[in-house]
Amino acid sequence: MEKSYEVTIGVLKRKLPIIPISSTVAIASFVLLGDTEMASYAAAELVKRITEPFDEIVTMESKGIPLAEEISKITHRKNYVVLRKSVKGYMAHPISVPVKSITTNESQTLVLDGNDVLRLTDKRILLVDDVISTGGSLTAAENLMAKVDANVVCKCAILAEGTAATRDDITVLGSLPVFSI
Ligand SMILES: O=P(O)(O)OC[C@H]1O[C@H](OP(=O)(O)OP(=O)(O)O)[C@H](O)[C@@H]1O
Ligand SMILES: Nc1ncnc2[nH]cnc12
Repeated sequence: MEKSYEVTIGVLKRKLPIIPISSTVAIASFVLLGDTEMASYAAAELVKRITEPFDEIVTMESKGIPLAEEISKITHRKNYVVLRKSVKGYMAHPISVPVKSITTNESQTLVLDGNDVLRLTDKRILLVDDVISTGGSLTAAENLMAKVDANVVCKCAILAEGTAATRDDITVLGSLPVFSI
């Protein structure tokens, strides 16, 4: 098997290392953290494609954060909400749901700080992540939004991976294969 995979996202190209994540499956590892150029370019391209009006931006720890930050700046928002992967002592009445992504063997938790609930209830939500693969992370975020009566109007990511590439309910800029070992 090749050791890397070149992905094209608009005018940008990235050479991604192919990393086994189980005995049978490998992914082309796309790490947005630290890639300022990609985060700002992808945010601008996604904003052009998002037609639904939204009130609040919500993302998931951790690799969705730089993208949400850029989308927030471009759309002149003062803030956005980050769903965390653990309960922190500074949270008030945290609300948790289970989450499992393609990169993680065990189930984790996705947590909404109770301090953020009032900002989300009855609002139109844009959900932001870097990659959507099995959809486990996105579904967990949607479950959290449902728990606080927030209305998800748009779901976006830079890349759809594997079977997510055929989804018609997400806005993305490109796709990634999943590799069989
Ligand atoms: O559609 P899924 O199968 O859920 O995969 C997508 C998720 O996987 C990655 O997060 P990861 O769990 O690796 O956590 P990280 O962002 O903290 O590295 C990515 O940032 C998405 O949130
Ligand atoms: N290809 C990928 N690279 C990094 N994180 C991911 N999460 C899901 N797919 C991923």
